[in-house]
Amino acid sequence: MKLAINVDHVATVRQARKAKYPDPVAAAILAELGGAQGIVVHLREDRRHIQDRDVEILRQVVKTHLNLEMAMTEEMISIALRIKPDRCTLVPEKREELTTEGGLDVVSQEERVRSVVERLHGGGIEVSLFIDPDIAQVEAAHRVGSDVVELHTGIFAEAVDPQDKKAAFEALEKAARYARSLGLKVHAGHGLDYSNVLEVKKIKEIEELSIGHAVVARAVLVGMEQAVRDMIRLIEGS
Ligand SMILES: CC(=O)[C@@H](O)[C@H](O)COP(=O)(O)O
Ligand SMILES: NCC(=O)COP(=O)(O)O
Repeated sequence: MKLAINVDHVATVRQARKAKYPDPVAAAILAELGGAQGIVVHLREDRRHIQDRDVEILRQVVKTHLNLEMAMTEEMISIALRIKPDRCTLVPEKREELTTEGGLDVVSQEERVRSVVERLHGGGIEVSLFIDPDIAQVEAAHRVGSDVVELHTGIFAEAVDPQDKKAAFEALEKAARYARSLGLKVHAGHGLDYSNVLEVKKIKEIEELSIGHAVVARAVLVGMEQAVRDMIRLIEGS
């Protein structure tokens, strides 16, 4: 199972002060050095974290593969066709949400999704659809010609009640198996952390996980000691 790292929230820290650091590009390079097999960014319409400049530079420096998550807007399609990430993941987007709240509803807008998939394919870009683990959505993703489905693990990750957790896990398993049987590549992500990933990794059909927030949050802490030592060295040095 491959791991792709989403560096959105490195940019969240930068944008909190509209500063130049920390740079998600530097984080992506370090993530690759740490073994990440892909880099993910979500260029949101409101540009709350990742900026256009980040995607442009990432395109040049990422050595593994660059996955651009985006809404199906004309603006985003033209950015994708110009920058040409290795993969575009189409996601639903709401301005007021804290993070993505659910999968893309492919069933209700099949024609539109098909046309966006075709345009991105025309630019030589692999396409992934971020969908709920739902059989009807998997079928629709297959019908519109997607290469990959990324199964939304958020419901599973957030479930507290053991019965809900079990049901959410079974839905992921079933959707993953079905998608694989249709010839789709199966990825998964959202809300995965250092604990719940141990369950998700049991689903053998999943080829790649996208994890962001938990890894960036941990990096802030495990990297803190070194950051303070570096500052002390500067203060104490002559
Ligand atoms: C599609 C998905 O599950 C996430 O990558 C999400 O799009 C991340 O968005 P934020 O980083 O803004 O929470
Ligand atoms: N597509 C999921 C992703 O890129 C990362 O989601 P999260 O780990 O930040 O919740």
